[in-house]
Amino acid sequence: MKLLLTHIKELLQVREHCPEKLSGDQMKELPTLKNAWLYIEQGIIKDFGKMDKMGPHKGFKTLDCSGKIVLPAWCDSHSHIVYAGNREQEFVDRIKGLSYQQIAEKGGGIINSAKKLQQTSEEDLYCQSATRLEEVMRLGTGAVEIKSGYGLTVEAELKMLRVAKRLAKEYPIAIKTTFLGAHAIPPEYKNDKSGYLDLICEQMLPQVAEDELAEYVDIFCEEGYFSVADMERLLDEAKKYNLIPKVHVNQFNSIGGVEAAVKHGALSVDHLEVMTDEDINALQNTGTMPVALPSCSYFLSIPYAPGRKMIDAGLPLALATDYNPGSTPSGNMNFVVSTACVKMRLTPEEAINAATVNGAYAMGLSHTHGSITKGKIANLIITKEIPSYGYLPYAFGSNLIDSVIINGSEIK
Ligand SMILES: N=CN[C@@H](CCC(=O)O)C(=O)O
Ligand SMILES: [Zn+2]
Repeated sequence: MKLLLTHIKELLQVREHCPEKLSGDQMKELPTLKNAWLYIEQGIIKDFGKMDKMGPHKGFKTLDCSGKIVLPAWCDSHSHIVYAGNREQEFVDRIKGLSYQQIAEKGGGIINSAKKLQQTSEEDLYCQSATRLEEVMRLGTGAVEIKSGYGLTVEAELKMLRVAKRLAKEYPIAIKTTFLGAHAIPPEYKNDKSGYLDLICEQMLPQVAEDELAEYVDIFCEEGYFSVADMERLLDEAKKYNLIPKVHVNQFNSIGGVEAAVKHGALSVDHLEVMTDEDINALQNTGTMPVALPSCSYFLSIPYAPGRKMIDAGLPLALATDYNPGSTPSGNMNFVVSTACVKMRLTPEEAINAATVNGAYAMGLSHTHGSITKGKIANLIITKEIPSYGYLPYAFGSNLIDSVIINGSEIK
């Protein structure tokens, strides 16, 4: 299949050689080509250039992109798309005054989702999750990481990961899977957290590895959930199976999780709503990508990760959705990009870099995704006719996407 996009008003994130990640001042630069063409063959970006230098392309399917902006599809490096049912009652409880933590203490929260998921058949779970995946693809996401963590039993955790793997097989979008058995302490282990960690380390991890269900390992390192010591134990064990850490840290409290994650070679540390100067320092000159989840802050009315401060300190930053039934029932990366500008004071250039190049890095997809580079997968967003790329985060409530191309084909 050969596809030629012509008369593109502006082609964004054009990089001959794309750095694997962008840090500090590098994030200010968003390289673009105006009045451009782009040629796709067999799902790969083959070539691109300015319209005045376009050679003959006879016999190609052509899409006229006059007035439209084209950019790499979003890379959403943190999601919990595989879940069962919803938690709108907890949303109402929060409106009435209960906090996210108080709801969790009453047996709601993650435990509530785990109960639902355990009672849901694998087929039903697949169908519910597929609907969400199709939705986010239409919203411009071309690569997504999916976590387990709503199973909390050996069987239910494996079921979640099998569903994520099946999604990866059935859909053209790139999917990376993460084992998050240490998401919450199940009620059966209420007074025996170390017993639950034994179960994770002795039964879940070996099975996840044997069935090749995940590449990454995650833990919710937070007061009331898992401590830094728990995290160190899990990550040490996971290393034996070559699972790379991508961890939930600093959502409500800074308890030393960032430094410990960096020490264990984490690919990313995610949430970061509460960051001390020590946490920021711990990330300097490391391979660990800080990932902010602004729609979680929006939905829970909690602080936003100090993205401006982190970038000004020279760090890289990625943006992701955190799509899940409790803290972020939205997988809309367009909203994430806009909210990062509005609430975290990222410029449009920084936010787009964070949601493409750096998002790809945070799920190990730097070489294939996140930029308009020859040889990368042709995952693209074609916008409606808009005045400039700054209009994308500006007009935050409008659907500005005309079409989405994944692996070189337009998705419906
Ligand atoms: N904070 C931990 N885990 C999820 C939310 C889980 C839930 O409330 O269901 C998150 O990343 O926000
Ligand atoms: Zn999460």
